[in-house]
Amino acid sequence: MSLDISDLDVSIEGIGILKGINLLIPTGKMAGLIGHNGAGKTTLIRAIMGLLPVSKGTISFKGEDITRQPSHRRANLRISYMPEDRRLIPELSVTENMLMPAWANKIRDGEERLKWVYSLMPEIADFGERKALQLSGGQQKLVALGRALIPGRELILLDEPFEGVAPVLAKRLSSVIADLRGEGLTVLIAESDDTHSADLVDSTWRIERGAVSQSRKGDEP
Ligand SMILES: Nc1ncnc2c1ncn2[C@@H]1O[C@H](COP(=O)(O)OP(=O)(O)OP(=O)(O)O)[C@@H](O)[C@H]1O
Repeated sequence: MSLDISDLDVSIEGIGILKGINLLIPTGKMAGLIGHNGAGKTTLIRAIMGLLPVSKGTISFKGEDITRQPSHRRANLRISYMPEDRRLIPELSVTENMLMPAWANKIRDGEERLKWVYSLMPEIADFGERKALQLSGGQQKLVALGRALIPGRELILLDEPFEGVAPVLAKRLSSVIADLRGEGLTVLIAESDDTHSADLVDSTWRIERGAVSQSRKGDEP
């Protein structure tokens, strides 16, 4: 298994948020993580990224226990995430924003990887020189996805990638994510419902009040 989460508990400021989470995503597969606002999706993604401490349980990636490894180790393991709020630097150009994780993590072939991302999403290359603040919210989501793909060559965690995106761009995002299937990437897509991810994913996991269960096709949302 690629991503293997076992009996995971996470607390924030002493309050238990995630309880006994078990979740498995095989290498090269896509999984949906579906839950209402406040269910714990972002908390789980942040825990996998090493941005929140784990109080119990383990997170393994490709057989390596990463539960207590520092967050920068995730970049070495080629794990990355796309935050819900995009977090682009408004004053920097799109290209500079895209290359930021390569600079921060000393990724040597960042420029090459950027070319690959631009071939996947040529529309970003078209506005590469523009400042991030000049883009629409949906365009910024595309850039945030592209930026996550620079270090994220093995596993990417997408936190509500379609949230607040106009239908045409949501469709485009969805087709870019579908194209990742051929790249051998393992992908987790968090959403409040499975409108956009249902056709993309190999498995669906429901999260409710910090607890996760696997749902089979046809289960009620
Ligand atoms: N910094 C924090 N301090 C206290 N409680 C927090 C903090 N961050 C999250 N929580 C709580 O943890 C729970 C899970 O939040 P989380 O953001 O993971 O949910 P979510 O499923 O991603 O929803 P959303 O889409 O609204 O972000 C919520 O009850 C939230 O109030």
